[in-house]
Amino acid sequence: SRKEAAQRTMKLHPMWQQPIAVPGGHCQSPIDIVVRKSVFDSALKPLATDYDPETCQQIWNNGYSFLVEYDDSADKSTLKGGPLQDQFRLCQFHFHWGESNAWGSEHTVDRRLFPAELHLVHWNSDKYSLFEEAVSGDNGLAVIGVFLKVGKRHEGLQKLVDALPAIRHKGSVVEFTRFDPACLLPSNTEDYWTYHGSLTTPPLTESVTWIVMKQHIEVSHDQLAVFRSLLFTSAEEEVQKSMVNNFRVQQPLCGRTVRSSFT
Ligand SMILES: CCCSc1c(F)c(F)c(S(=O)(=O)NC)c(F)c1F
Ligand SMILES: [Zn+2]
Repeated sequence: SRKEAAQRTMKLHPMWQQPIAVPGGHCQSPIDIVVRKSVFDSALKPLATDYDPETCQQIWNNGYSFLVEYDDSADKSTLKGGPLQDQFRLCQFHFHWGESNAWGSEHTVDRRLFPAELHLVHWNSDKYSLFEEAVSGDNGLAVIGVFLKVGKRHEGLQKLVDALPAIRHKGSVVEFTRFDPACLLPSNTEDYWTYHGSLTTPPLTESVTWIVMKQHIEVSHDQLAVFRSLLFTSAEEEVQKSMVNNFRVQQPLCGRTVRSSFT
């Protein structure tokens, strides 16, 4: 019921330390993807990403995660295809991770947890003129989720890992250029699940077409350890808190259908 949904969302979450009142949303994220309940849709196309590394601008610690931000003032780094009818512009990507390799992802597949999850955030530039408008608009955002597994070192990720010590504290930002986010996508961009959901951090708006890739990418234990060396807190705060477990608790499906692009 709406009351139960509101109560579920009102409980304290380690990451936000205060109750978050969300209008009893019925399309909240993240969720557990139950593979046998997903519905194959043959109309779902492969993802068509066209990212320009020259639009990469900066990397910063926003106190929830670290964001790599792109210049989205023109259609230079775009996402089309997949479940999408419109063209979407890449505005940033970030990650969610745990304090241990046993958990950290926001979505799960048949309850399987991954140590981390990458989110590439895009907004609908056919319908809106600014990210800020699209965040709370209908069909406003498209987020690609990619699971991370601990294994071999990810060569493309290392440039980003090397920049993290410079943004240890909340609010710090450094220039970060010429990074091609396509290197973080799995080789198979045909197989994914898609459903209608929300941001997993405030404002939790239900404007997101989620595209969760079936194939994960591999990063090394040491690369993930550098993620955990970041801090939730700013340099001025007395008590420093490690930036770990920055994922939201899973939300009820409320009758939504998760579609798959593969059988
Ligand atoms: C107004 C939000 C600032 S940008 C942002 C973000 F920082 C973030 F963390 C997530 S998320 O919900 O955590 N992951 C999909 C988003 F969706 C975002 F759009
Ligand atoms: Zn995210």
